[in-house]
Amino acid sequence: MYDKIIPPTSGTKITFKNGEPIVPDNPIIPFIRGDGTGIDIWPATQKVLDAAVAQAYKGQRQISWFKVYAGDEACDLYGTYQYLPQDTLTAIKEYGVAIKGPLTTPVGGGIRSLNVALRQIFDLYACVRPCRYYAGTPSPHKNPEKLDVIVYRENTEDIYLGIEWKQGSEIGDRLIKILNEELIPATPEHGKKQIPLDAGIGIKPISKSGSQRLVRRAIKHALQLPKHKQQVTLVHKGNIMKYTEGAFRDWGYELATTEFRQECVTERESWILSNKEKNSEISPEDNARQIDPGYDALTQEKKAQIVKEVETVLNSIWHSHGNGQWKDKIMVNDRIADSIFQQIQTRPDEYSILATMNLNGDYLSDAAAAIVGGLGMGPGANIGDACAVFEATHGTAPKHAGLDKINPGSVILSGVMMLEYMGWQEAADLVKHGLGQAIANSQVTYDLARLLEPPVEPLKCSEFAEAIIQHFV
Ligand SMILES: NC(=O)C1=CN([C@@H]2O[C@H](COP(=O)(O)OP(=O)(O)OC[C@H]3O[C@@H](n4cnc5c(N)ncnc54)[C@H](OP(=O)(O)O)[C@@H]3O)[C@@H](O)[C@H]2O)C=CC1
Ligand SMILES: O=C(O)CCC(=O)C(=O)O
Ligand SMILES: [Mg+2]
Repeated sequence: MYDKIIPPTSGTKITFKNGEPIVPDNPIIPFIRGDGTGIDIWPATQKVLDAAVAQAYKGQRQISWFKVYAGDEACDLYGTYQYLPQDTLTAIKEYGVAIKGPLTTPVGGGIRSLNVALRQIFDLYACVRPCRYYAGTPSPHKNPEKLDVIVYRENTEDIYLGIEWKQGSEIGDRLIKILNEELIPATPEHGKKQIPLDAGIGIKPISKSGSQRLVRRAIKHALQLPKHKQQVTLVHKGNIMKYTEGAFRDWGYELATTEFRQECVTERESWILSNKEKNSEISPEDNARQIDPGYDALTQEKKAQIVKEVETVLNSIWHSHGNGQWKDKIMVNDRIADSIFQQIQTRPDEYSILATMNLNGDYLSDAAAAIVGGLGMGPGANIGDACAVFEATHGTAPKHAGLDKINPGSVILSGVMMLEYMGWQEAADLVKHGLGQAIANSQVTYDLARLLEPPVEPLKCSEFAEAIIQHFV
């Protein structure tokens, strides 16, 4: 079955039923060490996770790690350009749950991202990146503890599908010609627009099915959160990209108000309902005027549309959502992407789950991690219906590689997400507690040490892992 790797002799595999993992007490879990700082981070992570499982379950449970290869390490073992060997894909498919360090992607040319490839190959459509604050972590923000968000990033499509043509390539030039001469002129709304002849071209597909399965997972997650965090914000740039990002928003609302009708209320619905609650005699026109500030300047047609929206909401959900019942539902709202970048800084406590497309989610997860302490504190998971691969938000940080210096916190916390996904909550809690205590005691790596006031002597990557373990109890 495998060419160059051998699975552990003890342990069994995790299986899946209805998208949920069924986890034995001794699961085999493949891991990819990763390029660059992976060499420092992975051993630290493995040590912490093993110690937590040992302490939590006293030998009743343990992970059998299965080393698999990707990136530079894979080329060393399998040969030139063998960045993602079949052995690795077979192992992840077979064992279902894996964890990885970061992998290098060259800019401009060369191989396409191995990280993205893994997400696409295993259809890991939800990239889940929680950003929460651990007390004592230095932050550029005055109240970083107010940020507690989970980025839910669509992980398989958008421009990350990687369908693009280089400037001057034969197919790229043909495509531009067809677009300029046939398809754009045939679309009246595009007027006389033309694509520059010296352009590179990329394709941005956003599908209804892809958008809705991501939003579905985000809403199901919101249902598990404490009441005050039960909110899903659809983040998009739909004012500019109407049929891709705008459609994502519309499909998200459609899903929330059909599949989750009893559980969800949209922000606009909540305004309509609360206007009626404040004044039971309010006319649909006045209600429309209050939810749309520019109402009086609108065309008759647009006004009629909003009045109809008000009437439809009141007729269809007043009985189930009115009289304040909507306050117990999941709030689904939307924000334009550029705005949400300032909102998470100025009004962080107003947000919970941020569901968005691939590129927005990539940017947003680094930005949110910065608020709670930087990329050393940004865990993540790539989740599908029959597989999950856990990995940090950050990359290989090559300048720090091999120095036993980098913060392993993000991969360790990705391991915590993995333990929680497996239902091993006791072990996950030990790690979170240990990490929180280490930070609270200013036992931190260089990235956090330099921001503390006064600065403290940094721990090495491996020493930070030790400190976490010492703080388990
Ligand atoms: N999922 C993945 O595997 C990902 C891979 N990549 C790839 O990684 C490579 C390098 O990307 P780059 O843009 O430099 O981004 P990186 O995230 O690798 O690093 C950028 C900077 O972020 C800080 N940082 C990163 N990781 C940590 C950590 N664990 N602890 C503390 N600080 C950290 C460091 O800042 P400072 O030096 O200021 O301390 C580092 O120089 C690229 O090839 C990229 O494609 C990128 C993102 C994700
Ligand atoms: O794959 C890469 O090299 C970068 C991916 C990335 O930045 C991310 O997934 O956050
Ligand atoms: Mg990124």
